[in-house]
Amino acid sequence: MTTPAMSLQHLVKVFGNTVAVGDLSLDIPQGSFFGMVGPNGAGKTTSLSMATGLLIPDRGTAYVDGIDVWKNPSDAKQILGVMPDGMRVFDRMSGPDYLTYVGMLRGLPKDVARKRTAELLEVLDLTDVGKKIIADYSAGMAKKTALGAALVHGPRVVVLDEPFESVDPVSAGNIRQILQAFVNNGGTVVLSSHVMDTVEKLCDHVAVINQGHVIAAGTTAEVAGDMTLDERFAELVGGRHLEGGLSWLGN
Ligand SMILES: Nc1ncnc2c1ncn2[C@@H]1O[C@H](COP(=O)(O)OP(=O)(O)OP(=O)(O)O)[C@@H](O)[C@H]1O
Repeated sequence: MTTPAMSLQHLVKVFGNTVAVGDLSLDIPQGSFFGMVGPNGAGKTTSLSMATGLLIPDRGTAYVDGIDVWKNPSDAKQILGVMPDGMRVFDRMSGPDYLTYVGMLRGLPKDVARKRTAELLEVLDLTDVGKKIIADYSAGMAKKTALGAALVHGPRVVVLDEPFESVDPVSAGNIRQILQAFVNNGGTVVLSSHVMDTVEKLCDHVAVINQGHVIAAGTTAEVAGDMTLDERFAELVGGRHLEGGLSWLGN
């Protein structure tokens, strides 16, 4: 059997009294376009943070291409491109400087990092940002910059937390195309999203997370079965509460 692009084994994270992730195991096949879906607070961000070296697990292990993320973080980070939820650092830099800087941090020569930055800004429709610092970008511009930073060093596995949130439809289309091309070239994409329609159209594999556990995983067709993914998701996690409620709304 080929080594999974990413393997999460018995991950656990507890915050105070909250078990954010409880014994979560998941294999993500090489070359897959993998969607992680789950209701708010299900543990997606916490799992992906532990999987990518951003948050220390209380227990369990994460492997990327067979490399232990926590034992060999620098090797794992060469393979991984990560777009975390929210822009956490370096927002006093301009987007172009930031992308070049991240490329160099990941070992690219300056001229290569600059060339890739220019190409990424072009496809992400960010060529006219000038010297404006990232802190002054719109949410969508910052998200696209973060995506560029995840891709600039040419990773084999890209992990994206909510890549389409706050992004305009044209940019979302560009991002989808970039990610699809990446997968067509043999890369693996792991993304979390609340937009079931997007996940169903884009992802060939999906995992449904609820209360810190994987409750269904497989190909998107297997998980959805004879329903739409949205219907299957509602069946698995419940949570449609409107019947008879909020009758005052709009009256
Ligand atoms: N730093 C933290 N401190 C305390 N509790 C946290 C922290 N991070 C996450 N949690 C809790 O862990 C649980 C899982 O949160 P997480 O952000 O992983 O969920 P999620 O599936 O990504 O949710 P969403 O879809 O709303 O982004 C939630 O109950 C959340 O309140």
